[in-house]
Amino acid sequence: MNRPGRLITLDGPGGVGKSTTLAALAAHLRQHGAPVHTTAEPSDNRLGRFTRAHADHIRGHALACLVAADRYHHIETEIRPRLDAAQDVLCDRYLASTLVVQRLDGVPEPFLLDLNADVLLPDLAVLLTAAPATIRQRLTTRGAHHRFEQDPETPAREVRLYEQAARTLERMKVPVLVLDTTEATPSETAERIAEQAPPYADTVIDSHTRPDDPR
Ligand SMILES: Nc1ncnc2c1ncn2[C@@H]1O[C@H](COP(=O)(O)OP(=O)(O)O)[C@@H](O)[C@H]1O
Ligand SMILES: Cc1cn([C@H]2C[C@H](O)[C@@H](COP(=O)(O)OP(=O)(O)O)O2)c(=O)[nH]c1=O
Repeated sequence: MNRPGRLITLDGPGGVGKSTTLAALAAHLRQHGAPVHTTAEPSDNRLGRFTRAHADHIRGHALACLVAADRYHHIETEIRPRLDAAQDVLCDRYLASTLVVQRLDGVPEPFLLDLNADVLLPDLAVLLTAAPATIRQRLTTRGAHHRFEQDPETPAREVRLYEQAARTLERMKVPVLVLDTTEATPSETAERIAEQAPPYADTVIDSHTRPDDPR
């Protein structure tokens, strides 16, 4: 199915700068005339708000299922309608976050891929990274929002897991852009993303394609 809008997702370790960069990217694209809708996961509906509110004590497979259920509902009720209305959708956290955050909770990747097998794949999956010390510094300045941001060892583990997630997404034929933000301002990062974004979504990505899946 062709669709006119582009789904651009931003993922990366907690505190790396996703929300800040997404705001800069939305401003940049709007300045250049693109209709933009910004959103986030967990989404801003009842299921998403429940998931966000309880993610500190619902863990592992149960949290993975909640996040995936919210994602399917988010796609159906918000993302796909906006894409169909020719808007670019910028989403703060999406599939790559699942491939990292749920693994921090000990959930195996094959389970996560099965659970997310039918989600809409992004036209561009941006993975923001930075030196772990820089991420820790940004987190300290901003303050931790949830349990995954409280352990000082987590940024280094997340950086490594996002490198693995990049390879998984590439095997799924998702265009991936990894950007190191250690030395870049949010607006410089936003400009790089805008340069790399596909002109419009003119290719069909088979959302059933799985890494190493011979289908
Ligand atoms: N180069 C940078 N890019 C993005 N954010 C940065 C940068 N330098 C510092 N920050 C700061 O890092 C903090 C965390 O950013 P935030 O967007 O909340 O992260 P996330 O959404 O990834 O958790 C914010 O205080 C932000 O202003
Ligand atoms: C998108 C996503 C979020 N989450 C969880 C992690 C966090 O507990 C919560 C939201 O994280 P986050 O976006 O970092 O929160 P904030 O907007 O306050 O900075 O959702 C997952 O566990 N898996 C996912 O795939």
